[in-house]
Order: sequence, then C-alpha cells, then structure tokens
Amino acid sequence: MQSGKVSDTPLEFIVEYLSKAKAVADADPSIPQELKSNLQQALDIASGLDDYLGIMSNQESQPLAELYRKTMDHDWQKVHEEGKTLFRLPKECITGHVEGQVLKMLVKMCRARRILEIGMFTGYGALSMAEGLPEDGRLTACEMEPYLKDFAQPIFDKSPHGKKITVKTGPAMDTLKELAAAGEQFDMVFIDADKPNYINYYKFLLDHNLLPMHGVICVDNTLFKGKVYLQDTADRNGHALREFNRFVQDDPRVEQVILPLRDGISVIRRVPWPLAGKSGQDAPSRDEVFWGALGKPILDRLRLDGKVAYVTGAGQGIGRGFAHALGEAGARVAVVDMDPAKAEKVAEELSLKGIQSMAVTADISMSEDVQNMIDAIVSKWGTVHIACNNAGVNMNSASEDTSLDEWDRTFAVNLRGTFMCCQAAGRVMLKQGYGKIINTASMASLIVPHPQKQLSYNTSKSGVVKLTQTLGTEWIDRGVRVNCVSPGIVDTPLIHSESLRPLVQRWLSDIPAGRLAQVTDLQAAVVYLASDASDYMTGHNLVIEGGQSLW
Ligand SMILES: C[S@@+](CC[C@H](N)C(=O)[O-])C[C@H]1O[C@@H](n2cnc3c(N)ncnc32)[C@H](O)[C@@H]1O
Repeated sequence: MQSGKVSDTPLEFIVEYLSKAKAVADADPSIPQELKSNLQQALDIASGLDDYLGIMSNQESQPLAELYRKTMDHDWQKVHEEGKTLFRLPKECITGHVEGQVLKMLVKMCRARRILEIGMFTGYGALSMAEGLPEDGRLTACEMEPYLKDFAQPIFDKSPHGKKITVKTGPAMDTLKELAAAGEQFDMVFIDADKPNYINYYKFLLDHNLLPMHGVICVDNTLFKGKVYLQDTADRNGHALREFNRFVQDDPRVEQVILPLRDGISVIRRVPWPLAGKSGQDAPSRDEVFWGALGKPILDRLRLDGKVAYVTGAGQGIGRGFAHALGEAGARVAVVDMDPAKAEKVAEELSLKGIQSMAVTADISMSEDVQNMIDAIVSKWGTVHIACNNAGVNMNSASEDTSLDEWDRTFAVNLRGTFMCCQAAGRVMLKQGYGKIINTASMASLIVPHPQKQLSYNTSKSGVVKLTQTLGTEWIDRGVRVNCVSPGIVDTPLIHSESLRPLVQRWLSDIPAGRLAQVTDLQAAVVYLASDASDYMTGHNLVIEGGQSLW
C-alpha cells in the first residue's frame, strides 16, 4: 500500500493490521522468531495481491489512464468549498483499474448492450464498461452532481467509446422513475452510489422490470471494509450493506455471489420466478412455456453445443457464412469444398474464433467423394448431426441454346450431388435417430428470376425443394428433419462482375427490401433449422429474398 493512503478495503485493513503487529513483534526480542516469520509471510501474501492483480489484468486504455490521473490530481476539497459540488467527494471512491477491467469483462460475458450505472463520479467505471459494449451499445450514467458530468465529458469525447455514454444528472431515483416510465431495460446495472439507498434502487429495478430476465446487477462495496460481517460495527453504511446483502440473498427472483475484489462486488443475476408456488420450483416446472422446452429459454434452444455439422461449398460466400454461423452457435464444423486451399482457409478462420473445425476436400458430384467426406467426419468426431448441403453451380444460357453438357453439369452438382449428400448423411442420422439436413435451394425454385436466363439452374433448384419435401416427410418419424433455405439474390463478388453489374439495378427494382441479400442475412435461418427449436419443421422451404418472390 502507498504510504499515507487510508485503508479502504478488507485486504488493505489486513495489511495495515499485519504491519502494525509485525512492528510490535520486531520491537520485542522475547517474541519467538517463528511468529515473526509467520507474520512476515502473511504480510507478503496480503500486500502483494493487489499489485499482482493490477499487473496481470488487462491494462487500462489511454483515456481511462487520463481520467484516473485527472481525478487523483483534482482538489475535491476546494471544489466543494467553492460550492461547486453538493458533497465533499473523496477521490478514493473512484472505480480503479482492476475493478474497471472486471466490469468490462462482465459486460462482454453478459453480451450486454444496454447498461445503467447508478453513481458515476468522474466516469472511470462508466468508460470501462462502455469499452466492453458493442458499437451500438448504450450506457446511461446517473450522477447527482452536474459538476462531475462536466468533469468527465471532455475525456469521454476523447475516447471512441465515449459516445455510447449518456449522463443523467440529479437524484438517481428520479432518473430510475423516468427510465421506467419510458419502458427502458438494462442488461447490466452497476450500483455504486449512496449506500443506504442501494436497497431502494435494487427493489425498484426488479419491481419495475428495468432488469430483464438474466439481466445482471453488479454492486460495489458490498463487503464494506469487512463491516458487513464484523459483529461490533456501528457504521450506518456497514449496516445498510449488511441488510442489503441479506435481502438479496433471500430474494427468490435472483441468484448472487459476492467477489472479494477490492471492497467487494456482488454479482446478482435475475432468474425466472413464477407468481405461484413460492415454496419451490417443482409445481410449475412442468410448464414448458414458463420455463422453456426441456428447461431451456428460447435463445438457448437455438444453441448447437456438442453438435457435429458439415457445410459443403463452405470455402466462400453463403457456405462460409453458414460455417461461421453454425460454429458461433456451438457446433463443430467440417468445412467442405472442392478447393482444398479455400476449405483450409475457412477452417482456420473458425479455429481462430475457438470453433473446432476440420477442412475436407470433396467434389460432391462424385459419389466416392461424398462417402469419403462423411467417413472423414465420422472417423474424427464420431457422427454427423447437421448436414448443410449448400454447394451448387449456376450457368447462364438461353434455353434454346442450353447444351446437354450444361444441363448435366448443373444437375450433377445441384440435384444429384445434393441427393447423394442427403443419402450419405441420412444413413448415419437414421441409425442414430437424430439429424438435421438443410439444403440450399433458391428463390428460383418459386419464381423465374429475370432477365438472366438460367433454365438448368432454376429447374435443378426446384428439384432440390421436392427432394427436401420428400425426404422431410419420409424420415421425420425416425428423427431426421430435412428442410431447405431459398435465398434471393446474394451480394457476392460474382454479382459485381462486368457482365452482371448492369443487371443489379434491374434486380433492385424487383426487390421490396430495396437491396440485395447479404450472406449474414441468411445465417440465423440455418442456425434455426439446425437447432432443436425447429424440431417440428420438416420439408419446409424457408425463403429469404427481401420479398422479391411476392412481386
Ligand atoms: C462511489 S462514487 C461512484 C464511483 C464511480 N462508479 C466510478 O466508476 O468511479 C459515488 C457517486 O455517487 C453519486 N451519488 C451519491 N448519491 C447519489 C444519488 N442519490 N443520485 C445520484 N448519484 C449519487 C456521488 O455524487 C458519487 O459521484
């Protein structure tokens, strides 16, 4: 601890008292050496902890370092005497480096997009959390003192994350009422203001649903220098926090842990709680609408953890988008392409994101390649749960000029190849009584896209829909669902080629959405069809074309 610094956390008090005990022991020759050396060891362990956490945690950004320095260098006594602040604000109440990084980490772990801070001071915690938010994330900071908003704003303006922060001055409870009236909700709330009001803020947040299901509240100072568990404390704030901790512990709407970081941070998470049956969760557990099918809320039912998937044509474009989406949702993904370099590259991309992946080279128009692909996946990962048959080709010609070679090559990949993949994957899936097959058809299965001429493509993709419907009904009672997606015109580099560029304007006038599809527009559909959430869907053609087939 720096000399002259006042102890403020349980650990700092431990260090202070150990130092005093050690000084007394050292001055007394009658104290056994063993006691002195034990005291020294305890002191070394306790006094080194905060520094070590500081060194080993992510370092603060430049704007945060500047904010910290500016706060430390400011004469808060003088500011208060000049009447610029209502209260004399101790600079020690700043959220420091490690706590700031912990908050930022929690923001990311909760995937928070909307944050509320109650008690901003000079904005160190606010900016730390804002750094963890995505680009479109928002943080509302409540602060009593207008002076502090003016103090923090110039540094917020220097940070690329400062624009995410809105400061509301005045009593926090007034702001909470305003936010509730406006129907706002926050994925994460940081309570760090006047201690006796913690419980009121907490109750208001839960009672008015400012905190949604699975939302998280972090609360600072909940160990309050150890006074929450020391017997003989007369401290008003210590008592308030003791009551607060107990109230939260008894509240069935939440679960909580208290982390012994600095002066203690509670992490409180909202969980579903039925109106009836306070005595336990047994009675309503049969209500799948309340608790979610198999106890999983809807977004969890879209997860693909533990599943084995493959995507053909995954070296680029739509297939690459599908491979990323399935991997992000938790599946292991075999990236299949006839170009080994492309397959390797996408498999490597997935791996860099922490997704288990493998590259497989296969030309799906060749039956032995298709079987080898399935065998390679089964031998590495034991099975196949999700088959994404996406590879396809498109050749253009006027129908009177379409050669049999073009027709055959198109059908060999788009329809015969897709069938062979369905059959090879289906055999594995039927044996295990579970599988999800998702074929890539096309909007061309519904309408005749124009003005380009692509008879073989359109016809083959119509065949993919009928293949999907037939397999989807034939295999559903053995646990294998077969569906397809039909994308509209997707914005890939191909579209911007010299020959196709003039067609883009024409297409745009045919699309109610007013734009081409991006690969990312298709990703949620494939995850849905691959997940248990779509178990009752089979033989379906999920059309994603910005409304084009309806005009
Ligand atoms: C411990 S400091 C907050 C530290 C801050 N979270 C950080 O990251 O550095 C407490 C802040 O709460 C503010 N405050 C206290 N009572 C308040 C109230 N009723 N409404 C709004 N702000 C309040 C104080 O002005 C002070 O700036």
